[in-house]
Amino acid sequence: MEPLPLHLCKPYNRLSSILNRLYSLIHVTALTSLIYYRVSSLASTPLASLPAQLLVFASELLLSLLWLLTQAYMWNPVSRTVFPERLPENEQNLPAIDVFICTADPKKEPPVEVMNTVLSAMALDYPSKKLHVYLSDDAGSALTLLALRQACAFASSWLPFCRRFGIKTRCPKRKYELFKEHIRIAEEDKSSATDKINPSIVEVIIDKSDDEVRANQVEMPLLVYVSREKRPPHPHHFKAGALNCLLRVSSILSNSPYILVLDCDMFCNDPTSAKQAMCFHLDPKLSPSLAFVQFPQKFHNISSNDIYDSQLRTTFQVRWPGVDGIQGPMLSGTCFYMKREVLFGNFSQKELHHLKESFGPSNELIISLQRSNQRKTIDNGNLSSTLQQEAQFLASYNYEKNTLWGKQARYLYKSLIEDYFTGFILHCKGWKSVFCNPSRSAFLGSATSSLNDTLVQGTRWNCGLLEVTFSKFSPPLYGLSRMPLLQTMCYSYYALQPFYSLPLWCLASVPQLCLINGISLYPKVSSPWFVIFSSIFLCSLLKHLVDVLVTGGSVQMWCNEQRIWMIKSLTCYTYGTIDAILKCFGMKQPCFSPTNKVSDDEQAKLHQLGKFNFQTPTKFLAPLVSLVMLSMIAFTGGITRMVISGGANELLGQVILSFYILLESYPIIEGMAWRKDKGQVPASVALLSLFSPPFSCFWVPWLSG
Ligand SMILES: O=c1ccn([C@@H]2O[C@H](COP(=O)(O)OP(=O)(O)O[C@H]3O[C@H](CO)[C@@H](O)[C@H](O)[C@H]3O)[C@@H](O)[C@H]2O)c(=O)[nH]1
Ligand SMILES: [Mn+2]
Repeated sequence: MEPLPLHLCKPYNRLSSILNRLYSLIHVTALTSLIYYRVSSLASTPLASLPAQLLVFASELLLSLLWLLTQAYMWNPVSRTVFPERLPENEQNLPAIDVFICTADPKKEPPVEVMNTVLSAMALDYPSKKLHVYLSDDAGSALTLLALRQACAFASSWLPFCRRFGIKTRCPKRKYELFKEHIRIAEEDKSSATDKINPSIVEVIIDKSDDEVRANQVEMPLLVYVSREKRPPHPHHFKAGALNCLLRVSSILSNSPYILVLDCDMFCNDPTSAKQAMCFHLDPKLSPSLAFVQFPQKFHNISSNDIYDSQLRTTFQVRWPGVDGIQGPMLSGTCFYMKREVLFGNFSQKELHHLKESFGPSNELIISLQRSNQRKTIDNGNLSSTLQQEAQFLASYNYEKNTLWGKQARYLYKSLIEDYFTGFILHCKGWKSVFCNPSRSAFLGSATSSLNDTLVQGTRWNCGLLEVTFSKFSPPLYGLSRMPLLQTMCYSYYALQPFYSLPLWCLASVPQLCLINGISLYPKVSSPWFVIFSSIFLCSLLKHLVDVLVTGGSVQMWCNEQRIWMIKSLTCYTYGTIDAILKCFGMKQPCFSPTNKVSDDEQAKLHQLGKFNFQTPTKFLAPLVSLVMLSMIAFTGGITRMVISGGANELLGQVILSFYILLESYPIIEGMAWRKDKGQVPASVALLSLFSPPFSCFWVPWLSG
């Protein structure tokens, strides 16, 4: 008899699939007729309004293309169930796992939170002998190292406690408070300045404090602190560099066949995630082609009115289940169980000299490639001096020189979003991934809770996306011959996402400037074409609303998502694009400044209240404020024109568009006009905006008569 399956995969609700496809069909037809209208009316367009017409048409084409690409996500969404209880009864038969946790800045990433993640990983429901936790500290901070030692001491009483009581997330209160207090005191003592030059440090952490517990032989996962050597201006490649360093160091210490990667703020909220992931990795049919099991990123600090869409609903609730029905979800940076072999290749036959080209000069590392995975015997926390030296060598700043690390293999460096790029190349090589989204969140992280953090992060992501798009691995071209068409479409959507900035800038200024000057850009209300245009607009809104409601969202969430999409397109998609172009020409250095994981009281309060916090640089605010003011003027001007000279038939489309922008911009208007707290829009920005490009278009002809 066949053994019972470890997991099941079933398509989403049939009916909704059919309705989705039907909708796509109708929408495509409408878009085609829009294009037909635009092309056929270009010939009769007066010369004066031709540039405006062309700009608007180009925007419509780009929006249509992006819409078309998103349809791939709707084609065949699936959901999966796992049965961890069917895994081998003897837990010692489970494969070993290395957990990689990265931290980079003790100021933005408080050590208490990082230790929370470390502890939660050590407490995974998995045999201790098979679990190895590595913390990479890019700041090389003495404080983090100290905190890790404290965490280890705490773990020796915490782990047995968890096991005994089957605890999921709670803590033994008194000891935990004590542990936090210790770290807090240390925080005050030690300056957390991140030194520029870091030596390489590899330290196996063991608990030397509690003899009593050690006498009781508490079994603990291996815990290792790694701080790689950094020598600015030598590039260290940020998180991807840190992960590659952990790959090397871990391969000579534990060399587990599976790796869980976690951001320092992503704690394990369900200790069973490792076993859930093994339901896929140990399935004999799926396993040979499976690269990684991706869990969604979920967050513990989402406020009831999620104004910045920090939960990334569309990504994790719509797109990942969608692409899971094709070749698998994209690598999402954290919360995934990866097979080591996928990154290292299967080299048992190859020549030593070839391996050194790829992996660098370490013999220990090369030997580990052929050895089945065994934890090195570590005598009371002390590595043998040769092993210690080798580990430090592997973490040295120029180890990767003249090797394939980061260039063609392992975590790739070309892009600031190593996850998207690395995952894309894996999918191109034919590997599969699966999306595991259990009802209890397996991991919880901290989401951005201010406009500034959201936009800074968005700028980095979009710059990273375009770094891939502009490279020879550009998804639309490189992917096409290497993966299914639908999968290519999914990757291409992200590759082109930053270009939303172009149509949004255009549609937020050109129709408004034309409206002020009485130039019509849309069909007359009396024309049947008006129905086509307005139904495309309304149906897009309605479809989005339905999608939000179906995934358990609210009307408010729908508004929030619309608004933040516009805000992001006008700011971080735009700046991400500019950054990527500058980098392309070598005019800008890559910079991955970690997202803030702390928020002050005022920020937390605004976030809780669902109020925008406009404390963000002028470069982000000015475009928003000036475009809102432009729409205000255009709307009033348009209404006046319609009333006085009866231009309603020609201008109604543009009036509606301006009105819609104003409606979505209510929080910005409020921030400019009558808010009196720290998060308001500074008056200086509003003033400055009057002289920004969209306004110059308006003032200059007026001033010059
Ligand atoms: O030089 C660096 C910079 C960052 N990090 C770590 O990388 C992780 C992610 O950084 P974060 O500031 O939290 O960025 P986010 O934008 O929130 O991260 C998302 O985007 C990244 C790609 O830009 C992915 O790597 C992450 O997994 C994904 O959660 C954190 O643990 C950092 O400590 C490093 O280890 N070294
Ligand atoms: Mn993060």
